[in-house]
Amino acid sequence: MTTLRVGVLALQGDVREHTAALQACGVDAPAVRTEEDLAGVDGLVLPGGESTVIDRLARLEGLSGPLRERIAHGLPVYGSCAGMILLADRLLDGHREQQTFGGIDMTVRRNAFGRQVDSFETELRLSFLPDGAAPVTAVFIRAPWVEQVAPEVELLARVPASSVERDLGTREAAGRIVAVRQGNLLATSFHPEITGDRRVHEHFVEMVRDAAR
Ligand SMILES: NC(=O)CC[C@H](N)C(=O)O
Repeated sequence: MTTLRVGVLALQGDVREHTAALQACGVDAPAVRTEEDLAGVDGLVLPGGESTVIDRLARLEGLSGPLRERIAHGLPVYGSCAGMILLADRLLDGHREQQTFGGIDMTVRRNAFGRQVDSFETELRLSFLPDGAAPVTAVFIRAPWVEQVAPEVELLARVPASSVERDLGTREAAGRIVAVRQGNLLATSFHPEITGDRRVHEHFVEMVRDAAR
């Protein structure tokens, strides 16, 4: 059996953390910077960072078009935070000329939690984890939230109201959607790559494995 190749888009952002998380899941995790790199992977992670910068560099490198095409042909992609923004078909509070790769039929609000707090963490239940599994510690850093989704989009997690009172001090964030899946595309507002909990990456690697069968 050949080892799966799950690349990390390595233009800007926390590439190293995602690479380490993927390697811990037992896959090859090559850096993807060019169209040629992209052609060699079975799946791709879009890291957290700054979505405006990643968008601009991807367009400069001529990667945006080929990436959109592979997404349309079913490439499994996981985006965390800035990566979630890049997977959104529609963006609110984007920078003037900002574009996304798209693929998930959703509207994402950039820096949505930013008015209340720049970053926070909370315990989240993710619907793909087995019943009774421990919650995931979700770290949000100038994070987006999902404001609207098409019926095809599966909701995987919302911000629990209890954590809002405790950690955020505002009710505006309660119930906000922060993890979704549509087909082979997975997105989270938070950063599982920095907690040492591999369950989100393991789930994505399983998605890549299923798609490669
Ligand atoms: N931690 C992050 O990835 C932050 C995302 C950032 N606010 C953006 O707009 O891209």
